[in-house]
Amino acid sequence: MISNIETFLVDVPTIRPHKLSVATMNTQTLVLVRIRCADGIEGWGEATTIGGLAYGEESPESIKANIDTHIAPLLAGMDASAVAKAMARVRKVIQGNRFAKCAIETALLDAQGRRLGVPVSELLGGRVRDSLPVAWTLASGDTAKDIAEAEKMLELRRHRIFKLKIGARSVNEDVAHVLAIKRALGDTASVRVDVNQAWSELQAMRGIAALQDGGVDLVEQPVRFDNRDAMRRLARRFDVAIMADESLHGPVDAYNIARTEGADVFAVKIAQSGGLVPAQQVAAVAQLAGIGLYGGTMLEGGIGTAATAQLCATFTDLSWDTELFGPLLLTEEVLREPLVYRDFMLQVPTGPGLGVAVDTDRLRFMCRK
Ligand SMILES: O=C(O)C[C@H]1C=CC(=O)O1
Ligand SMILES: [Mn+2]
Repeated sequence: MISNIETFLVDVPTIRPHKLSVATMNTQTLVLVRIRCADGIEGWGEATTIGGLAYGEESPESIKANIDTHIAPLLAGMDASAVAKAMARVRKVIQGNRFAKCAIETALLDAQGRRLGVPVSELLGGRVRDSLPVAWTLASGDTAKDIAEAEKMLELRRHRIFKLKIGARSVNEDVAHVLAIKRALGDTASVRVDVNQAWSELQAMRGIAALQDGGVDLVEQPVRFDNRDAMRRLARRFDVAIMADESLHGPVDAYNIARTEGADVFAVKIAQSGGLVPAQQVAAVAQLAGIGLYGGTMLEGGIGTAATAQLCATFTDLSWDTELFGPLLLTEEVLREPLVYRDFMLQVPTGPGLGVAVDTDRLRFMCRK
């Protein structure tokens, strides 16, 4: 039985300013959820977003309030081991709030995995891989600093895929910045860009043409999330891969984008999808339509990152890798043992549930009072 649901906000400084077209992050606010069950088992979930309300329509504070006020009372007393039944109730009664739903589903699956002694990947059909290639985002805002950071990551054998955040400056400045980095790194690295919706279709046509010529491998969400026609025209016009991120809010969007050939690659995000199970449906649509898969992040800490890793481990085809580096961007760890990054890969935890243990003493000290 579900006996108690608690939410925590944890403000963690980033290792350096992280500059996106929609926000500059100096801290990240982790939104963590603990579900306690009557059999003594507990599960953890995460609903972290980016930049308050700058990125999505749920803020850390709204997620906490909506779980505490509306979702927790709905689930109290329900059978904790009937995860699908509990989530069906939440999805029927609660509109929107995909991040909140994701944290709840993650915590229930974590608890159920612990109860059955299996990793969450096995509850999702079973893993086909134990490690995942991980991209790093270069977003210091400075070309020379980004090159030095990329070279350090290559030397450490931590990352050889780099995603550059652009869209805040002019198209010409952004293109010059990206191509300088691509030239410096050469063929040792895959260079990709994320525009975070900043371009008009005309700007995108100009920008993408130059980036494609310069050897960039992928362009993420060049135009607004709701300009699906522009995404389709760009995907058709260019050979370079066009990836949908903000325009993908779960399985129905996945279906509609696939049906209209609106992207070459999907950034699969558990929070944006509304949970691990809907994210798996997003991936299934992609695979059926021949769309490539990429394991995306909302720059979560260890819990959300482990959850996405458990899901991505079930993908037979993960041709565009992952960006599950969230914990590495943060100055504080919430796990007792941090996730393991080695040889350009994140090791998918093998223990029951998410396979991670939360450091509750540290959390009590760190969380917003
Ligand atoms: O993809 C996004 O839009 C959000 C996020 C993921 C990596 C990163 O640096 O920012
Ligand atoms: Mn993105």
